[in-house]
Amino acid sequence: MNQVSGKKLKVALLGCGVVGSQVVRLLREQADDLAARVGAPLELAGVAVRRLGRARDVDVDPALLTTDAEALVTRDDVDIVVEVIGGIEPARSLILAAMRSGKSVVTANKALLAEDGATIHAAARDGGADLYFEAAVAGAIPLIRPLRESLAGDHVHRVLGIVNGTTNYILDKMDSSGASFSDALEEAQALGYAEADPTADVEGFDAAAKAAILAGIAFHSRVTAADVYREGITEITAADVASAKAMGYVIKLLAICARSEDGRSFGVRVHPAMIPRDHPLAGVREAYNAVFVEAESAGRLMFYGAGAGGAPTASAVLGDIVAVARNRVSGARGPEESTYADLAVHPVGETVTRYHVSLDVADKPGVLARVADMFAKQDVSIQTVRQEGLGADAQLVLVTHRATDAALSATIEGLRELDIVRDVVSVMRVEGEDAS
Ligand SMILES: NC(=O)c1ccc[n+]([C@@H]2O[C@H](COP(=O)([O-])OP(=O)(O)OC[C@H]3O[C@@H](n4cnc5c(N)ncnc54)[C@H](O)[C@@H]3O)[C@@H](O)[C@H]2O)c1
Ligand SMILES: N[C@@H](CCO)C(=O)O
Ligand code: NA
Repeated sequence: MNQVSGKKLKVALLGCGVVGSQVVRLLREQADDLAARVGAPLELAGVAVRRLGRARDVDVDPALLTTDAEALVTRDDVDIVVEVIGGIEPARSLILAAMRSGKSVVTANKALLAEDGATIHAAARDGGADLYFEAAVAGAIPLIRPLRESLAGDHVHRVLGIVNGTTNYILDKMDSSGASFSDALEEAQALGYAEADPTADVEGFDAAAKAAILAGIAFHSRVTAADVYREGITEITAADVASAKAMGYVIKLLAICARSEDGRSFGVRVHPAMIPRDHPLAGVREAYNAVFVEAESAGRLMFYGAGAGGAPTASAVLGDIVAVARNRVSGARGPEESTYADLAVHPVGETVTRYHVSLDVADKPGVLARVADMFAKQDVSIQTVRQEGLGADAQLVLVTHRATDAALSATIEGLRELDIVRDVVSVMRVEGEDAS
């Protein structure tokens, strides 16, 4: 039996929305187990909310509610501050105030960490405070702690995966039912996956923030959201999905953090990509997330599970609360930010991958040769070509071997200038085959 002999540790919760309300529930329902695991009881010291009288998903003792988050985070009796408000301000100021007063901080805030992680990590170091953020990337899936701790002795080459549940749900619907992007988005909104303003998800901002956080940890370098090349899924049509299907691919929004071949830099990108239907990521359906980590000694690891939702995300938050609480009981500290490698982020033009290119062309002799010539001029090698349709409706669909983004872009520019190419219908990266 563990001893619950330590003095009570007090937790201040900032925000009582989808995630916060589940944190309150779990702290209450699992109080005895948590106390045994930590070695000291955890007690809610207060819950900062925007409005006091609102109906919530969980019953909270009204005496704990406050609209003065600033006073709560600096209260002498508070040991741990949990930030689940989201956004940049006031979350940043509240976290900084908490750290300056020596509190340990747990946050789920990917937007803040990706925009200004440097300030938050520096404050943690200066304040001698713990900063844990497992819930910020891929919700319930343990990914931050494995990267920061379990893989701290290895050399990570690549992190690749699906880190946004809403867009995976939309793309999965488009693939399974042939739905248009807007119909699939409406369904995602009706089910509560996508928010009323779905921009952060569908334009890839949410995934880009997560990619920045993952790359920073994996490559021991500082990465912000601005370093991430980003494309969303709003331009993907039912025809793109059907064309991918016809060639044995499925379209997924991927986050890819990869070292360059010489290991001196790395790229971070978020964009839709085609992957073979027998690739493990192709089987990630609905709003699930899955991430591969490829490391020198460990080889290929796969992390899979619920990347969003109140209870799954609160599970990650609770795990962090237990970790920082244990540290306080034992007088230990969690890992600090690690940016010693200071590698550069290379521009997307240096990315090497394969491409699926769909062209609307005149169906007449010599067209294929002229198109192939344009690829050859930029040293982009073609792997497969097929023609869809005939006459005025003819489309040429090409898949390339590995080439740089810069060479592919130059090829596309050249193709647009050919009189026989009526339209470049779509260009999409192909991942998950060979070493791509
Ligand atoms: N919902 C998810 O599935 C999920 C998954 C992973 C990470 N996250 C992250 O968790 C955080 C919270 O997300 P959520 O889905 O619970 O959002 P939410 O909008 O449901 O909850 C945020 C709550 O904070 C409150 N709030 C806003 N300003 C406040 C202030 N100044 N003081 C006190 N409370 C204030 C809001 O009224 C709201 O109730 C975000 O950073 C989000 O990115 C959410
Ligand atoms: N909106 C995110 C959940 C929070 O990270 C998603 O759809 O995955
Ligand atoms: Na996580």
